[in-house]
Amino acid sequence: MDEARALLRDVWGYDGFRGVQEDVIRRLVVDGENALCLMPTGGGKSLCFQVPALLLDGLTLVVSPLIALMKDQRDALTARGVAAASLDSSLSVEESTAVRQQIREKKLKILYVAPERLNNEMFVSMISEQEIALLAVDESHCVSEWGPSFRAEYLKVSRFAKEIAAQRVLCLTATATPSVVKDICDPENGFNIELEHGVFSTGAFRPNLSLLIKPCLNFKSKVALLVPSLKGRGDGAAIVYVTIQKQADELATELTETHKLDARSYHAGMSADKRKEVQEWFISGNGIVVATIAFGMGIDKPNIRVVVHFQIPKTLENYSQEIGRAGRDGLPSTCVMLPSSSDMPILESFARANTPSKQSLHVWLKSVSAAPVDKDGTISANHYEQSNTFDIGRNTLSLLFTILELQCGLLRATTPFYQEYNVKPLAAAPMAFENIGRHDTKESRALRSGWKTGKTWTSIDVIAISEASGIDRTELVRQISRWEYSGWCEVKVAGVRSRYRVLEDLPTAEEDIQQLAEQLFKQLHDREEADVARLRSVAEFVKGGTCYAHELANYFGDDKSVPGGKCGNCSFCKTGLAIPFEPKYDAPFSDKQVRWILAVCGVRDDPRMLAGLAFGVTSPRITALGLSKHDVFGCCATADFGKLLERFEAECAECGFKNKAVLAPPKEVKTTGAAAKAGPAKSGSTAKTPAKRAAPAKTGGGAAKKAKKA
Ligand SMILES: Nc1ncnc2c1ncn2[C@@H]1O[C@H](COP(=O)(O)OP(=O)(O)OP(=O)(O)O)[C@@H](O)[C@H]1O
Repeated sequence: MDEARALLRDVWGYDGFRGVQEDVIRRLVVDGENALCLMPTGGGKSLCFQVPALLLDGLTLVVSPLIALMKDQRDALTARGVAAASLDSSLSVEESTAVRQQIREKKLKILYVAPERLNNEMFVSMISEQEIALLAVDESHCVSEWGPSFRAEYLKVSRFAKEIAAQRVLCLTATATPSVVKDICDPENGFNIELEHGVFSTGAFRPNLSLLIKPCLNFKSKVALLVPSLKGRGDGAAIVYVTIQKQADELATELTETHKLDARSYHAGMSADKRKEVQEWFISGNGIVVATIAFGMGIDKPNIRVVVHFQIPKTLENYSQEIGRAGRDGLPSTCVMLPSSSDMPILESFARANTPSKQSLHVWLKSVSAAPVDKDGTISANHYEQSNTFDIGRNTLSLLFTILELQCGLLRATTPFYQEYNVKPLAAAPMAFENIGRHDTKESRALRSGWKTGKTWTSIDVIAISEASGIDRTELVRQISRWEYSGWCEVKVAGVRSRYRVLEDLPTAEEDIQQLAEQLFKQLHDREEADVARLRSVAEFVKGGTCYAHELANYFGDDKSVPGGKCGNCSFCKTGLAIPFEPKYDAPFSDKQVRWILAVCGVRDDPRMLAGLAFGVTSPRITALGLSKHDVFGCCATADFGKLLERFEAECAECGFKNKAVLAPPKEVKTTGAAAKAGPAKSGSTAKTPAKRAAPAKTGGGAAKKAKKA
């Protein structure tokens, strides 16, 4: 530990360890045991693996979910003279070759990778030959299947730890409830961490944050409360979290133009360059960012004075993580939540969007079972295409393949590959294609005979050419790489295909497929209900009746860190008043609305899709039919989803689950024509478009509109 302290001083320039840093490092380095480190955002988790990495012989591998985060940490370490690198998709071929060389020559101390990298066979075999002194798993709560931030790829990290014989493991997280801690520490499916001696927590309470919750009726009243909070923030920055991208843009404009505040928006719909620009602007100044939850992870800014939740957050885990970005310098900071009951439907629709219908699951499974097995014993799938074909979201597809892998033992993910290669002769090598022409191997000939020349780029479908020529796909790809290395052409890849080694025959009998589909559906449905329950528990939290800081710490299993259970700083401690917050989850929907939906959409083979359409749940099929922009989308947003489902099941059964001829509606419903005839009675309203006139009143108020924009 003396060496650890010396390193802390010499490499980082810090006088002493913070919180549980020292205990965690001792556990790893002195005891040689696994550990879990629970520290709030900004608590100083990174040092818990960075210091041991320098003390231990061998390589420390860090699994981290975000490329930007990896890069920041890697750059900060190399600036301090630490041999650190990352392997991620943003590196060029030369850069990643150089990193692999450093690994083989044992020149690196710390390597950052994303969990998806662990599916890459070449990477796994290279790492298996190294001495892995420590495997650090950042954001390790993603491993818990019942946690709100679950990521399918994380489930494989613990298996990987065993396979590469990592000498010790450190899991890190800022937000884990007691049940998530149990999942992380599980000896079988988790990381085998002793609950009694291996878990280190600094407590979830941040005394410098004052949690204020003020219910609002509408957008206008939210802005009226928001503006003074932002204006009064003093010498520091602010983040305003909103649920949907469009609102981030609109609110940032309103704050700038109407209220003369220095605000910019940030969300995943913006280009990577634009996002980088906004992030750098935020870090270097004291501005306001209006953002979706895409913003904030890994931002190490000490003086964020105000964090606002313009809508109710979707989980208490999100809330805790997002408010945790305020006051990292320990100075008093304010966290304001402006909930209104109309915030709820859209969040529930997000939770419902991850479960496909049973029918979708069934046909997807059938296609996986029927997929042709390559010579090397693998099947492959383009998740993007499958998502559209089978109406299953891409995250859900990843989860389904992971269940087939980890729970059913049928498949094992292996190195993905690209289906399409695009080559362009390099300007510096004008004779490029002549060179390629002269490069006469059987692979070259096959590629030349099958490629499709375009104006600038020539596209090569390696799967089609492999099938036509009988030459192995990997040999064809190797040939393209040789052209690239010779400097003759630039290469761009597209159409990533996930690849799975078939371990056991997939079910082919109808009843076996049916049974597996039912099992998968149940699992996804249970997750959905858990997500909805979590959302409703945020609504319960909002109502208050006790100290908010205590209640939040309690949720994370820490009932001691708020002295006397009263922080003295939150809106409940200050007023002693509970909040009358009663969102509606079971508003009635009318026959007219149901008939309207059925008139607009001819789908009858999928009641869940129709219920989703009524509730405002997006899906690839709804988008493809142009329905997510239609007025029916979300017209029953405050109804009970289960009751909608029951109703549409009955409607579909009546039609024998056979689709009507009209599957896609026109973008605007005309008042003449089938849809309008079957639709609700026209009112004499002065609405501008026929579509508006045809629409019955929405039970969801503004929520459906918002959902459309999500
Ligand atoms: N012992 C220490 N002494 C002084 N500063 C420290 C110490 N440990 C960490 N820090 C600083 O605290 C800040 C937060 O640390 P770090 O980024 O590791 O937190 P984190 O827990 O990983 O946060 P996040 O959850 O946001 O990733 C950094 O600027 C770091 O350099």
